[in-house]
Formats: sequence, C-alpha cells, structure tokens
Amino acid sequence: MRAATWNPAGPQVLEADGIRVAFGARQVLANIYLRVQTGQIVGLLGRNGSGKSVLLQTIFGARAVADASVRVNGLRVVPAFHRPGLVNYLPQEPLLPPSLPLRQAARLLGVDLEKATASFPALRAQFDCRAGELSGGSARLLQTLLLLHADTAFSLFDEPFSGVMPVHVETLADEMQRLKQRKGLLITDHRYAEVLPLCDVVYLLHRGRLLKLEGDVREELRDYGYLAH
Ligand SMILES: Nc1ncnc2c1ncn2[C@@H]1O[C@H](COP(=O)(O)OP(=O)(O)OP(=O)(O)O)[C@@H](O)[C@H]1O
Repeated sequence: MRAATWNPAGPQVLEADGIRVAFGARQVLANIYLRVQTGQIVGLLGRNGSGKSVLLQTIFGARAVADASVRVNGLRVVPAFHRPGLVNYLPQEPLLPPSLPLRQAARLLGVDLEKATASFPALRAQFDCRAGELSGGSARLLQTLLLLHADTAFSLFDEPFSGVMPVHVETLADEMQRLKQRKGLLITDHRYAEVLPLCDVVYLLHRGRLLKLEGDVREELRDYGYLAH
C-alpha cells in the first residue's frame, strides 16, 4: 500500500468506493462509489433506513468497513479523520458534549465564534452557554456553523437542517453556498426542497446502490419512492 502524502493546497477530490456494509442478511450498502470535490455541494438523499448515515460514518472513518476505499486526489486516506485539515463530520446525534462551553468548543475547532455566526445575530446571546443549554434547533445550527467554518477541505453533514427554523435554514443555505468556494460539502437531509437548489450533484441511495441523479431530479425522486408527488 502506498503511504499517503496528502497535499492540502489546491483543489481536492474525495472519492469513496468499494463500500459494502451488511447487517446480518441485510445488505445496506452494496459497492458504493461517491465523489465530492472542493467547490461543490453534494446532496445525498434516500428513504429512511437506506444507509445515508452509515455511508457518512464510513467515509469519515467512524465506522470501520473492510475494503472500503476513501481517497483524496487518488491517495488512500483511511480513516479520513486521522488527517488534520481533511474532513469534519456532523453526526445525526449531538456533536458536542453537553457540559462543553461554546466558546471552548469553537477554540478546540480553531473557529472564530463571532465570525462563524456573523449572519445569525440571534445566536450572540448564547455565546456564554454550554452546548447542553441550547435548544435543539440552535444547537444544530451552531454545530453546523462551527464545522462549516473550521479549516477542513471537506465537511460531511448528517441532517444539518434538522430542527432549525426556516429563516435560519435559508441563511444557513446561503452560508454553505458562500463557503463551498473553499471546501467540499456532502449533505444528507430530508428537507429536499432546501437541499436540491443548493446542490451541484445529487445522489440517491436506493436499495444499497448510489444513483447519481442527472435528469429531472424531482421526477426521479418520485420514481424511486422518495417523493409522493
Ligand atoms: N449497528 C447497527 N446494527 C444493525 N443495523 C444497523 C446498525 N446501524 C444501522 N443499521 C441499519 O442500517 C440501515 C441504515 O441505517 P442509516 O441510519 O444509515 O439510515 P439512514 O438512511 O441514515 O436513515 P434516516 O433517513 O432514517 O436517518 C437501517 O436499516 C439501520 O437499522
């Protein structure tokens, strides 16, 4: 195996392939190939239980999967989280320990809290809170903003809009568009109406296969049973 000498300068292409995951007899992921590059927002959609979280965990390296290949610019990076500055990941569960003060969380991630939340003045009143003192929606928004502003080439977001109020979802989507200029984002979220216009590429995870949607995306989502109408 070639030792990876990852060079963080210039455009980056993250590729995951050969990913197969089964739980008992159930094959959740069957030979997945996914690609994200810096400057792109990639959407990952799929019905409940289709394996989106398992795929993000695998790419990040939080789930060890035999033979999984995750590469950046062709160099193997498994587990990806071992490489400083490569990738961060917002899991579906809360990221921050409840007792951690927000200012300290921002410091640990190397993020300027004021800058990261500049488009959300309502969050300023929470700066002296601990993570566990925030409402569900505010916690989700803050965690997403911290990871978005952290200096990594890629961010993987599992349901970043979950519980976030509509006015903040719109601003957060704008913030993602702005920041994709310096990183690649992989987002899974059932708020498809907000996700679709944001994305440069949309994948649908369906029966263990990852399908790249390239035609009329809404029609394809209906055909695969993700949308009703
Ligand atoms: N540790 C585990 N043991 C057994 N089955 C698991 C385990 N983790 C996940 N699964 C199963 O794998 C499948 C995919 O789960 P996953 O959480 O990735 O789905 P998802 O697409 O993210 O769903 P949702 O949209 O509901 O969040 C589900 O059927 C789930 O029950």
